[in-house]
Amino acid sequence: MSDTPIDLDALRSRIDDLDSQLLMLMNERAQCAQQVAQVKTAEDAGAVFYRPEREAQVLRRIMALNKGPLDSEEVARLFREIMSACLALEQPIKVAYLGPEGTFTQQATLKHFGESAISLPMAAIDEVFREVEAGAVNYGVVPVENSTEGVINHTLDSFIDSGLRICGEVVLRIHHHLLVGETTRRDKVSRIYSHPQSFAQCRKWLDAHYPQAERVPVSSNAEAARLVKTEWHSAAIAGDMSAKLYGLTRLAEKIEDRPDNSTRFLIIGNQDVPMSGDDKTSIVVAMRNQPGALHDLLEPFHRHQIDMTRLETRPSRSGVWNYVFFIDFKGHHEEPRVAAVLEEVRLRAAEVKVLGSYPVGVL
Ligand SMILES: C=C(O[C@@H]1C=C(C(=O)O)C=C[C@H]1O)C(=O)O
Repeated sequence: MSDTPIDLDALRSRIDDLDSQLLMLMNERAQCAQQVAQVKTAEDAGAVFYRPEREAQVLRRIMALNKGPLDSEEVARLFREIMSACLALEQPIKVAYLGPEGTFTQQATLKHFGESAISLPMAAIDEVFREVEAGAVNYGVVPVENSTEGVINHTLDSFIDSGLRICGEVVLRIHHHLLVGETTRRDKVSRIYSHPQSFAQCRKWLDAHYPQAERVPVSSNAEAARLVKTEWHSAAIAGDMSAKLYGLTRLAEKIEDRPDNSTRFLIIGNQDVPMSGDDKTSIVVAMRNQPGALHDLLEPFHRHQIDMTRLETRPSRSGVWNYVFFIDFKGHHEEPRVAAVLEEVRLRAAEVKVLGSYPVGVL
């Protein structure tokens, strides 16, 4: 500890100075982004201003530069909002997500696009796909897999018939709370509402703490929170956004069985995203039903030492082929090594569709 007394006024005046500089710099940055938009429009009248690969690079660079005391994730979150505001100056981005309001998918949408994006809740996963296909919105956000409960089949199946591309991914830590309203009798909770996925993620906790309570599955966590508001003997399992939206409080917090419980969401759009330097590719492959088909499909990945991050099998809906495989792997389809693997897979498969190459989720 230094002997010199801390001069509060001096510190505050220093903070005021720094804020003035930050303000000036942020506006200077916004002007640069506006100029970038002008260049893009001059090159192509229908240009897309939002560039997922560039945004990922900006955030990764800032995180690598950061020396603290602010946490790197926190710094990235602040820069995420600055970029979101800069982009909105030109053209606020419109994003459809699996609603209703207050769901984890909305939280993922805000985490990925920032608060300046216009986000629109949709009632079902197909509707998110349809809105993007129709051009009513620029992008869509849908959940694709949970670390505890596995894949969301509906999302995978939607890709089979859709021409949309995957433009990004976002991973969200999922914390569930047991929420109650102002009128709830906390010692008399006999019914619990939630989405089936959330019940599954909190099964052990519920068995231990509320073995007698009736578990009522509903269409979303937000819907569960809404129902609880008017029932004195009910509680909901949902996240912070739903709690805030319906003014509920936590009777128990972080009740998910696995502390690392997280959900991965995909950003869907019409864009072919260039390389960011740390990318993933998703493909869907139909194989003929013959012995060794899966081995034939995987062998080129192994030989070219491509890091496969996910493999899912779904029954084919066309009836012509028995299986389709969804494969995620590290790398971008423009990288020679990846292009070589894709070429080999095309020779062995009945059909291959590249769903997209996109930056590995930064935040
Ligand atoms: C400024 C650009 O356009 C948009 C805004 C960005 C930003 O504010 O840094 C980054 C990527 C784009 O979404 C750009 O492409 O560089």
